[in-house]
Amino acid sequence: FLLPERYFDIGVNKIRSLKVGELNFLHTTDTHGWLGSHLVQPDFDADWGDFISFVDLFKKNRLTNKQDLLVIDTGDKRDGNGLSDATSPSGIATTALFNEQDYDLLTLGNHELYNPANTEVEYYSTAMSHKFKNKYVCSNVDFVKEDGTIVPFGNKYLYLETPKNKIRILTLSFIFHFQKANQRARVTSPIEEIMTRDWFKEMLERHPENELDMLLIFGHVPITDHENHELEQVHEYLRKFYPNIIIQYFGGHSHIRDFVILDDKSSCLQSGRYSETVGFLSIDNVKSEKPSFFRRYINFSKRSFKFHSHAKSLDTHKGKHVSSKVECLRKSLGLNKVIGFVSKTYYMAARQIDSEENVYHMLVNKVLPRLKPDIDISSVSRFITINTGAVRYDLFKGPFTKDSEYIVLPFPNKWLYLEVPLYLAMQVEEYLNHRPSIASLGPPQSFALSRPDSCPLVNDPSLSEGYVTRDDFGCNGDDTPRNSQNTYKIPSVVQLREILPSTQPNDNVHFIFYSFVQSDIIQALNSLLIENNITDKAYDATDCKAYGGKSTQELLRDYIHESTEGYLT
Ligand SMILES: Nc1ccn([C@@H]2O[C@H](COP(=O)(O)O)[C@@H](O)[C@H]2O)c(=O)n1
Ligand SMILES: [Zn+2]
Ligand SMILES: [Zn+2]
Repeated sequence: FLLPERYFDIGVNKIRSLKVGELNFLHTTDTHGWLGSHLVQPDFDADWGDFISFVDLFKKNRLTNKQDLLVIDTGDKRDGNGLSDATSPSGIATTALFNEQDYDLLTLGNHELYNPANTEVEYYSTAMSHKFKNKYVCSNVDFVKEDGTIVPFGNKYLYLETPKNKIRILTLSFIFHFQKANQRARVTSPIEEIMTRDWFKEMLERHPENELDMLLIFGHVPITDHENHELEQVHEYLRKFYPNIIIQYFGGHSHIRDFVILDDKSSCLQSGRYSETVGFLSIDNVKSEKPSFFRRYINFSKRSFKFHSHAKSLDTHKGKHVSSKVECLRKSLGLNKVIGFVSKTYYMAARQIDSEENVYHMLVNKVLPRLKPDIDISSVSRFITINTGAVRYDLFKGPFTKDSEYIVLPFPNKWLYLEVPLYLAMQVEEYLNHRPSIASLGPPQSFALSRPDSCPLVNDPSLSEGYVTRDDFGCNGDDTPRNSQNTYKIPSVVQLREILPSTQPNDNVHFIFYSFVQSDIIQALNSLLIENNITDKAYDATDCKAYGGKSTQELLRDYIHESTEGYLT
């Protein structure tokens, strides 16, 4: 008699337990400013103070004197929550709170590199800080100082020995080949960095394989990426120099829970997003020919934290102190201020794109029509195109607060427009969504195509609904079992079309888009010109003009406020 997989090792608490090993890791990634918990999602109700308590209690209650633990983060610490984004520069207050966690290893993500102010904060307040300067690793990014001097963004690599088992570890850290970094940072592709730079050759000489027990590669790179394969390239190259020892990876950026086995002595863990997950990995028999790996995705909830740390209460002195600081910050930024009420939940992926409960459907039909530019548009047809990645979270039923604005639409993207003939404008949406689909336009999870072999359907009235993770070890990785939820493919862009009846195919229309996607729009238009046999015309950045008008974040605020005005008084 075979029990369904979902029941294996679930105790009465309906939480799957952890197998603590010789070497253990707790991993966060893509926290995006979510230090104050998910107020309307009980599955993720722990805040940053609770997480700090959890790690301290885990060390105290779960580890013997033969078990080591390393705590790791892999970047993207702003853009997605009011706590980080309602300050100027963004992340200035959350950086100090985030850094209260005693990480052993940490690095940056692309959201630390979009603008100069964020990059300076990351470099001076974290990479160079007293607490982390010997724990911050970033192998393929350099920092450009105010006087133009170029220096490594933290350590290119680090060697460490675990305190209890004296495991000799060499660590490197990479961000994917990010090409939109501001002028204060230089990013090289991971494989180019290690194949061409002298520091890597010196490192190989200083740390030969026979003097190491394992390599630890952590960074802001998706561990599953069917398009760019950056991590696989790095792995193939590293194995040339380190063929016999463990190479363990921790990834990020694509916002999913994921675990990949690369070979007998190499696995990769990725731990979700938005303080929904703490990834756990343990390795036994580290120094042997047959190491074993165990992974678990811990819900960022008080219930899971208490369960796995074997603690009755999460109230450590430091944890409580950080929780109260987070709460003070929330109050001082006015994030609880109610702007309106949302009558039903609008989903990104759990409803079809044309559903009345789909957030993109609502934005295209109710919010984008409200865009009023600084120019006169009374007699011109227009197309407004937004990249679906600009939306970061489902919009939940209930009070709509200042915080909700940042949670759903955090980016202050400006509107640009091009004048293009109607017949060409009509082809862009289809082009961007299908030929070829551009991962950076869609939400982060588009990097990892969903696995074709999905998990068995779960329908248990006592469980809440949510995403069930499938990875290389199967469907039992989530510590908290969930009921299956449908997920639908999200296109790269969605579009509002306002075409006046008098507009002819060759008449110019206003083609409006975010500054963030300018290069993708130009590339699409120029490819379409060639497909349409027009060879004497090409668009470039000088053709793009400022459209003006409110951001989508402001337009959504106005829409929700106006549609619920009566309820607020
Ligand atoms: N100004 C911006 C910046 C980013 N995006 C979207 O976010 C994606 C990257 O997010 P990660 O958390 O995965 O790093 C990017 O690919 C865009 O889809 C945006 O829309 N506007
Ligand atoms: Zn991210
Ligand atoms: Zn990222």
